[in-house]
Amino acid sequence: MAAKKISTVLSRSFSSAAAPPCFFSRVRGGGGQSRLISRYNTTLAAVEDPITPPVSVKYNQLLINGQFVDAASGKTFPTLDPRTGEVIAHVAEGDVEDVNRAVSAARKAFDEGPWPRMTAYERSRIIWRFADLLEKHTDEIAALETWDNGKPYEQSAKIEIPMTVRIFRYYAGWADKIHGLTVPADGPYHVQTLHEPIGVAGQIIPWNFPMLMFSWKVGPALACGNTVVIKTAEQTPLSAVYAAKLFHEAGLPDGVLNVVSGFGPTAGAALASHMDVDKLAFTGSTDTGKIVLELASKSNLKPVTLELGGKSPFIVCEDADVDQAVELSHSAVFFNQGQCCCAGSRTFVHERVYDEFVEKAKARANQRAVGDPFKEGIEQGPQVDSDQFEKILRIIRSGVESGANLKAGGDRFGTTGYYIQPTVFSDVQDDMLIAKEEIFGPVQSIFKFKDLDEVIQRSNNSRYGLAAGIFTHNLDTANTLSRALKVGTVWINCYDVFDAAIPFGGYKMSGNGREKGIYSLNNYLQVKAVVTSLKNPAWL
Ligand SMILES: NC(=O)c1ccc[n+]([C@@H]2O[C@H](COP(=O)([O-])OP(=O)(O)OC[C@H]3O[C@@H](n4cnc5c(N)ncnc54)[C@H](O)[C@@H]3O)[C@@H](O)[C@H]2O)c1
Repeated sequence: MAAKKISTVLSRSFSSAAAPPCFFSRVRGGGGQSRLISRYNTTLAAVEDPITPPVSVKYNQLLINGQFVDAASGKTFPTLDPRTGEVIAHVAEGDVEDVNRAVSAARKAFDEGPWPRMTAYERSRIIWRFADLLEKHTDEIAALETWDNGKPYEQSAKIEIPMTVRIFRYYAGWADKIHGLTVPADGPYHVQTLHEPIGVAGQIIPWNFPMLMFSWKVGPALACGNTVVIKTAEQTPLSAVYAAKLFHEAGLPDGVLNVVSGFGPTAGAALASHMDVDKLAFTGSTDTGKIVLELASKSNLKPVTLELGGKSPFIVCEDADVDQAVELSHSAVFFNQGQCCCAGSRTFVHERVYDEFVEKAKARANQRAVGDPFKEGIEQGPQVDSDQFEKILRIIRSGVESGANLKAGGDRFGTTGYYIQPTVFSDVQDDMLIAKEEIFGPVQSIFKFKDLDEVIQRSNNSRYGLAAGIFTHNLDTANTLSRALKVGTVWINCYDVFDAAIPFGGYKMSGNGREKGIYSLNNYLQVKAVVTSLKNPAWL
């Protein structure tokens, strides 16, 4: 298939300096929606003529003990371009033996190597130098991310890579501020707590935000003095290995960070069940979360943090400015092709504004700029792979069959690759599959509600509890809802605010533990109590 040069399409380069600090830090002003619509309404770009990505694949091997190596089996697997389904590159396919090699390198680097023995300030400086290098290489990494995943290049380059840099700088700042306490105890004892690294951290990440997930996992683990083996998602192996190479250029000792690409049931399961992995952190589906938890408990009882699925409510109250609510709820569900664990995928709208909201949500979805993610101004690229594409179309069909009102979209977009039309259903009932299943796609489901007690009960009626959005200017309503909702994050008049300092994680089957912020340090530290007997102490 003929590919256009990106330079003919991208009229300006995207500098990380211009990046906003979060996905969506505040509600757009009243004119925001019409500005966006007029900017994008020439699009629905052709997707049959893909743009050549402005990058080539340099690294396609495993990174173990500071060296690029092939898989022990010699096997590779193809990573595919979601715009076309064509092969981008063949990547080393790590499995049990490679995980064993990587864990033993990480073990040695922890037990004998310099990393936990360096001063915390030295560790901090290496992480900081890496963040500088990452920032310098924003364009290449953003292009790899878009090529492998399908997300808009502007989103990769202006939001996600800058956020990744920010996460590493945040944890570089923590490295030399981690310390225990002096604890008063009954009796003649000096009691202190030591906050020690756990050891070898095993980490398994998904494909929806490959670099951000890399930063949420690797940043706190290294800041605390642990060593790491990270398994990337088989759909998106390219960016993490590039970043890990930069980490070594920044001075990271060999064996401290090992990257294994490969599949879940082989490489992922080997990591989760490894006897020499001291801690496991996982992000992905709830079903796989259950598997890795079981593997961890059946092996060495390693502690596990889980960041899993969601079906998050976005609640539009009766006092809402409808234009603003439409815009924010649209971005809450459609951002990243809808492939967000915290997507606001259940839009609850008060009956007083419901009809107007539905018509405007439909219009906004019809205006969404879908097309080649390397094209400027594109809001939505293809879904990550054929499995996700087929699954989403299947769930959309079930929505139609179960009697929800299809207001927009409902089918694939174009004839090539894994693009899906922005889809909106109204009149959705709580017992429909589209209301319960995590769709992980560009599908908005709109529900009508009458009063707060009802919307609280319906919002909480889910096995998930990851996040919620509330749209109101009534302080009492916001306070009532934010305390009643059983979720790990509540965004009030904003959505998807992912500052490095804000903890993120789920209630119920959305997981356990928190990532980002100070809370993530606890995942990677052991607390040791040291009790020393005192002879003739001057005071107790
Ligand atoms: N919470 C999130 O951020 C998130 C991210 C991606 C996918 N999902 C959800 O998961 C669904 C399926 O996506 P998926 O198949 O890529 O997710 P997944 O849970 O299968 O994959 C996530 C990671 O787990 C690994 N994995 C898979 N099986 C494993 C096993 N048996 N042992 C150890 N590791 C294993 C994968 O290789 C990948 O690295 C999506 O439709 C979506 O609902 C959620």
